This record gives sequence, C-alpha cells and structure tokens, in this order.
Amino acid sequence: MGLVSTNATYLTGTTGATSPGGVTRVTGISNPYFDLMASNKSKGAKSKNQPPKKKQRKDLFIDKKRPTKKDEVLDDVSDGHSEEEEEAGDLLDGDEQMSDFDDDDVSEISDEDDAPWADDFLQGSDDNEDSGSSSTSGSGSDSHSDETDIEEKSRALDEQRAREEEDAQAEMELNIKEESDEFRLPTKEELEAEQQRPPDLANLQMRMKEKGTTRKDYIDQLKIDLGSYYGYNEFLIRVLVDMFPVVELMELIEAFEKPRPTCIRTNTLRTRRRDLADVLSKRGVELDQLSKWSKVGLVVYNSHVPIGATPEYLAGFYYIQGASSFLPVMALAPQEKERVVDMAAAPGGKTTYVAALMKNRGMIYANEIREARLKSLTANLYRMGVTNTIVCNYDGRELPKVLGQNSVDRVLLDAPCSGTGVITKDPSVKTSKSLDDIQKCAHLQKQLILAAIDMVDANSKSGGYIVYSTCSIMVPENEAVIDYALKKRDVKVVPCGLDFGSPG
Ligand SMILES: C[S@@+](CC[C@H](N)C(=O)[O-])C[C@H]1O[C@@H](n2cnc3c(N)ncnc32)[C@H](O)[C@@H]1O
Repeated sequence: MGLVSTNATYLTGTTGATSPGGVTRVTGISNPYFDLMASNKSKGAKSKNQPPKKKQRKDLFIDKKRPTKKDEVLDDVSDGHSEEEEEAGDLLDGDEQMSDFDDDDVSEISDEDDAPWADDFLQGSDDNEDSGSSSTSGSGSDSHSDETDIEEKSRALDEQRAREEEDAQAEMELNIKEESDEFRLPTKEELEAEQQRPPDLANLQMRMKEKGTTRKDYIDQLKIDLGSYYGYNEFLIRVLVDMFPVVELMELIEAFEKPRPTCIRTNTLRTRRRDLADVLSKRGVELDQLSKWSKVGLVVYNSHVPIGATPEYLAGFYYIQGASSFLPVMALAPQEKERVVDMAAAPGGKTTYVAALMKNRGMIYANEIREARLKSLTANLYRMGVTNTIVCNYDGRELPKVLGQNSVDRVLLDAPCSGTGVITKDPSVKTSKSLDDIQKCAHLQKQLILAAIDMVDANSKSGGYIVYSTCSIMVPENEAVIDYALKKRDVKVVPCGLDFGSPG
C-alpha cells in the first residue's frame, strides 16, 4: 500500500515534530506548560530553527562540596520507538549512550607545619634551666639529680608530644583519604535497609548529584533515586529515563512539579478578546495576551475573583483551557459549512472552539462514550452559545457505521489516553500507570484512528483531514498509533500548520 495517494485522506497532528523525511508529524504532548515555554522561546523564531540550546543543569552531577573542573555531558538515551502494538514492550528497550564521567578533582589539603613553638618552648626551658643552674650559687648531688629529673621529664614530654603529633598526622591523612574516596553506589544490603525506612531526601539528592561510576550503574541508580524523590512508580520512571536525555528528563520532571499557568480562551461567538480583557481587568483579574500564536488566548497571572465563577464565565464569554489544548483545533482548522466530527468530545473544550471557528455554521457531531460526561458537554455547549452541534453517545469505533463511511470533511480525535503528559494536573499518574495501561490505551487509540479515517471523505473539496491528539507522552500512544494508521490505511502525514514552538 502506498503512503501517498492522490485520493489520500490527510492526517495531521497537534504539535509539530519533524520526521527524518522532513514531514511534520503527529505527536501528542498536550501539556500547556511546555507549550507556553515553547511559545515564549519561539518569539520571532520559526519551527524550522533549531531549538534553543537548553541550559545544562551543571549542579546536577557535581558535588558542590568539592571543586570540579568540568561540566558533565550526557548524551541522548534511546528514543524507544516502538512499531506495533504487539511490540509495545520495546518501549522499555533502547540503546543508551552517555559520555564517561570524569573523576572529581579533590582539592589538595596542605600538611600543617610542625609547631615550632613547642620545640622552642622545651629547648628554651632547658636553656633557661641551664642558665638558671649556672647562675644559681652552690652546686651538689641534689642539683645534679634535679637536673637529670628535669632532663628525663623533658625527654618524656618530647616523646609524648611526638606520639601525639604522629597520631594527629595519621588521623588527618585518614580524613583526607575518606573525603577523596570516589562516589560509591550503595550496596544491596544498604539499599534494602533504605527501602525499610522513610526516604532520606537529603541523601537521595546528594546521590543524584554524584558521578564517577559506570554508566549503567549510574542509570540504574538514577531510576531508583528519581522514582523515590519525585514519587514515580518503577515502570514510569524507567520509561521516562529511557526516552529522554538526562538533562531534558530533569527539566521535564521538574516542570511536572510546577503549577501550570491559568489560560482562558475567548469565545468569539460571544465577545472579542480585547473587550473580555477589559471587563475582567475591571474585576481585578490580572491578565495578558497568551502569545503571538493565539488571537483568542489570555493568560491569567492573578485574580481577586474566582475565574470560573465570574458573570462573564457564566455567560460563556470564555472557556478555561490550557494553552496546548488550543493546538489540535488550530491544526484541524475547520471551515464554515463543513461536516466535522469530534470523536471524544466531553467536556467540550475543543468542540466549543471548533464551533467558534466555524462561526456556528456547518455541522459538528460531538461524540462521547460516557453518558455521565454528556452533562458537562451539553452544559458547556449551551453556556458558550454553540448551536451547530449534535451530541452523540457512541463508542467512537462505531461511528463510521452510524454516520457513514466517507461522510464528513474533518475529524478531531482527541483520544482517551494515559495522561502522562499532564502530570502537573493529575499527579496520581506518577504511580497509577502501568505498561498494561499504556498498551490498552494504544490498542483503543489504533481502533479509533482507523474509524476516524474511515469516516473522512478523502475527496472532500475543503477538507479530508484528521487531527490525532493525546495528552500522553508515551511513544506507543502517539508515534506508534500514527505509524499503525499509515500502514493500515491510504493516508499520509501532512504539516499541521503550526509554525511556532520547537520540534518535538
Ligand atoms: C481527552 S478526553 C476528551 C477531551 C475533550 N476533547 C475536550 O477537549 O474537552 C477523552 C474522552 O474520550 C472519551 N472516550 C473514551 N473512550 C471512548 C470511545 N471508545 N469512544 C468515544 N469516546 C471515548 C472519554 O470518556 C473522554 O471523555
């Protein structure tokens, strides 16, 4: 089956990552934090540009206690691409390449000078005694034995002092040796004992910063320590460590620990962004335009009123939505008068944006499998004044049978996923996801994407596009799903037209 056909259904994605062939392809990161960072970085820069060199966390592997001459350089760890669902286990494999670690330099500690004052003191006392005895009138056996006594005491003192000095020197050398000992991984016993105790965060942090051991040992220990320190289960931390170069991994994990900025999307069916910003400012909301790439986004820095309960919110003037959630809809670029399907729609964040871009014209099928979630979907459609949408309650895999094959112009598949890209929003993902979960998600996503392709009319005059997006960063849920679709259907990947940010 050819990948490119004149009648091909076009497939595009949410955030642009350039494939080796130069075609922009689908990835699934829906983490507003990263997108915001990307957009800030990319002001005036096109996506073709190399991503700005990230600042290396020099402090990560350097023991601050000891001076060191060099920065560490850590090469990429494998990207863990996996081709087929059956091969999802490949996710965990991968070549690991990393430069050798150099030993830390140990600052030299100079030997202390001998204490000359002590000798002087003793010699001086002898001298003094001598001169004293010579000046003392009269001499005799008593004075002689006194002299011998003094000499003996003096010799004993000398010896004792020499012994003390020797001990002090030996102790100091031992200390120096102990301090200069290379970083050592904990033994199996020590690790087992550690498991029994609450984590010693200071110790873990110190160990994470250490270097000077073999690469494999280091990576193994890093997985254990990152997992303990940041609270990830073994599976997820293993996958993340295998997916990202260490410096990037640390940026990712630390970003997951920080709150995301609050963003709102102006509902252009009801108002204009400037008017909305004015009225919210008057209510004490500190905000600004989100970014150059969005005409409808606002970022909220601070607010004296609950942003989800203002009269403007209740009147549907805006939707509280992470910046990255704008992207799939911008990539879909639905046209007025088109027939569009939102296959997994609740609670309607993207459906309401699609409707706004279509100016409430054409027709949207907003589908959601979970009945309980239809309430929030319909409530949002109603609040935002959407009138061109039919709400459906099907398993998305059945939709081609319900709506018909080749029956619509565009499909948005914002797929159910593991949520591994939005850990900030839901930290329970750190511990709740397993390989089995990822495989199950990937299996469903593959079935859903085939259904999406089957619904789209490749001969649509204005459309013939599908956007596949997830809020997962797992390869089996993203790249592998697209690879699968490319093999199973006559489709091709096309640029998604979002020429900002940096390649994934
Ligand atoms: C990522 S959420 C969608 C978010 C929505 N697009 C938005 O922007 O507000 C995925 C949705 O897919 C629904 N879902 C799960 N399995 C499905 C299936 N087989 N068919 C259709 N929807 C499904 C989930 O209940 C969930 O509401």
